[in-house]
Amino acid sequence: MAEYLRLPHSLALIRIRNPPVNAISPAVLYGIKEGLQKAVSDHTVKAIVISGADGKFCAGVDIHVFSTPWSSDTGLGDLVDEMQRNKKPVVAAIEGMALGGGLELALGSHYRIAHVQTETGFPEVTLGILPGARGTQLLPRLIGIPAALDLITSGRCILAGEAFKLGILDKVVNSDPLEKGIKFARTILDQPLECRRIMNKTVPNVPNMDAIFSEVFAKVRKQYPGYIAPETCIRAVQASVKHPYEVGIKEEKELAVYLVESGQARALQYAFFAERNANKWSTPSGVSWKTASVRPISLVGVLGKHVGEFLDSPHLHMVRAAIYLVPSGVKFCGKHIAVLAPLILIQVHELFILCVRTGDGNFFFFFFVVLGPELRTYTLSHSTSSQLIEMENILVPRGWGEVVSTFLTISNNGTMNIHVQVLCRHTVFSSLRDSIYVIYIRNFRVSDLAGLDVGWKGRKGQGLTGPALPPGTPARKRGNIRYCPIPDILCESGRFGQKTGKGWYQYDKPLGRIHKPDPWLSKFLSQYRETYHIEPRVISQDEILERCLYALINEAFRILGEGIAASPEHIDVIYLHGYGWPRYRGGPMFYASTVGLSTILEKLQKYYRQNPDIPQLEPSNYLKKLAAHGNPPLKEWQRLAGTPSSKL
Ligand SMILES: CC/C=C\C=C\CC(=O)SCCNC(=O)CCNC(=O)[C@H](O)C(C)(C)COP(=O)(O)OP(=O)(O)OC[C@H]1O[C@@H](n2cnc3c(N)ncnc32)[C@H](O)[C@@H]1OP(=O)(O)O
Repeated sequence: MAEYLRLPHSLALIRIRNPPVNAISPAVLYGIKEGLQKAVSDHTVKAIVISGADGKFCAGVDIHVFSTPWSSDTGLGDLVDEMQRNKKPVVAAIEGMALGGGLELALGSHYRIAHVQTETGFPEVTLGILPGARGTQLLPRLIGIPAALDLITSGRCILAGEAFKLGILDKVVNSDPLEKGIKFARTILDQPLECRRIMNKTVPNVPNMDAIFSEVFAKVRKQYPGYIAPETCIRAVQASVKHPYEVGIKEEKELAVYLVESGQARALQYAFFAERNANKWSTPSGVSWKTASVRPISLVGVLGKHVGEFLDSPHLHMVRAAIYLVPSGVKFCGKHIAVLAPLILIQVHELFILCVRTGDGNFFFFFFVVLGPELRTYTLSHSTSSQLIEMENILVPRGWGEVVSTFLTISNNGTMNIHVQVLCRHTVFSSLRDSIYVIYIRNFRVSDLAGLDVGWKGRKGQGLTGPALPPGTPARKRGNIRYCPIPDILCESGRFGQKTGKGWYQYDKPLGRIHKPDPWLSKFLSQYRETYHIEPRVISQDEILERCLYALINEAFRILGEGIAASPEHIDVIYLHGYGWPRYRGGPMFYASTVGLSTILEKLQKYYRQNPDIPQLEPSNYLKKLAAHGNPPLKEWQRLAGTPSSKL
């Protein structure tokens, strides 16, 4: 899937063709190699131009192949070297994108000419891998260590202008880069190539090299805790400084194989496709983003503590200018609501509820809009392209709580006692081995921020607490079901969360943001245990993990089984984007597939036997059906367990 064309003026063209993004599959790699050989053996060819069909140079190695044995040795690195060593000049004519392996192909070329709108970069780190086809050895030689480290560890993609300034590109053009590349190739037929071979260059020296590496290690550990790829990328770049090229590429390969085979790479690549899958939602009646029409926003309402400041800020203008795509046929005040997955709450600054009314009178509610450093990324963009809202959109049915809050309420109800234990054992918590726990702790922060009285009001309304509760109801039971009255007691003590300066945590002042564990809570819990004759026990980390997570996963299976969520990927995307589920673990559904469905089923059965009054621990029928098939791949779940009638 790479075409070879003999052009006039002693030129040959190799054109990559693999829609939609000209990704490098084994067939593409073979095609480029074959084209190169033809050009080399044809003595009438004096220079070679390489480009991509349909306005896209190449989006890198086909991510699908990372789950196949081919990924450990794609041969792309050898091809890149072969291109560099080629005696005939190779000119890369780049349009659209040159990403990952695509950029490596460009670096293997002797000259790089790109259209001004081209995006280049090494996004591998976001997929849990590294630019393993010479990228970590060539880029530092070309642009120096600091800039190479920045691009490789961040995965940031840059426009041609910036790439030119950094020295990645030789020329940026406004018109057809293939035409320009061909024209240019005719001018360099007899030029010496030695100085154009990046592999022959030494990495530009800087006096404080060790300090640069130490700083970047510290930066990525802080910025991406738990992720193995960023640090491994740095090690690979370090090899370009420590070793000659031939040794450096061997180290790069070893590190690349280590990452490709890691569970984190599998999870991150799963997340890549899950997001694209979730974006393709459609209702049984055929409504989807494809049927979307543009409707102008007529009104924006913002609820939140510092709305005054917000209204004065230039961002409001941005919101006003936004135009939102609404799939025609979706009734936002009727059967459906579009839930824009609540946003990552890692560094919570403020929560706002943003309500937008479109010209035809429909409303959208943005569950939480987090303002602060994330503002630019997560609020409305005034672009008029189809990428109007930089968020993940998941369609869920309208009802009492959408998927996210249903999950949390249910999984919290089932495990509230255990969560509270975790909260009180902060020192233990911080040493826990898996950052998945963090999402549970974050729940307490989020509840404090949103106000504990909100849930309290809801429970009073449902007659679970307050004046409507029948006299004589045991404090820790509602019917046959275990009830945790702790959140109610907190509210009865005036602890409504951040706004009152006290909730699950204590804060520096009412409305203050600095939180710390409150000894009051530990004391209260000892009294609580005494009052209800609860024998204190040490809960193992495994039990904490299993009871917290498996209850949540169980609920996810129930939601799938009832047709409330369209697919396991939809659920995972909500968790990745809404609750800061560590991306390198793929989401609760993916995590379940890695643990094994029968293991989860067995554990739930065990905990349910021990706690028959916690219905959330009772394995869902959907999980049971699937576990009967062993541990089928996630892609097969819906086929095997049967597709329930959709509630969407
Ligand atoms: C041992 C290791 C050796 C070598 C290592 C090499 C590493 C690599 O090259 S890894 C790949 C690096 N490349 C990337 O990470 C690029 C990923 N893709 C993107 O960032 C975007 O898709 C995009 C190319 C910028 C295009 O974005 P957009 O226009 O918004 O469209 P999308 O919906 O995202 O994508 C369209 C369509 O293309 C599929 N796709 C994109 N990239 C790849 C890819 N590299 N491999 C396979 N498929 C790819 C994407 O899934 C979409 O298809 P769907 O069918 O809709 O899923």
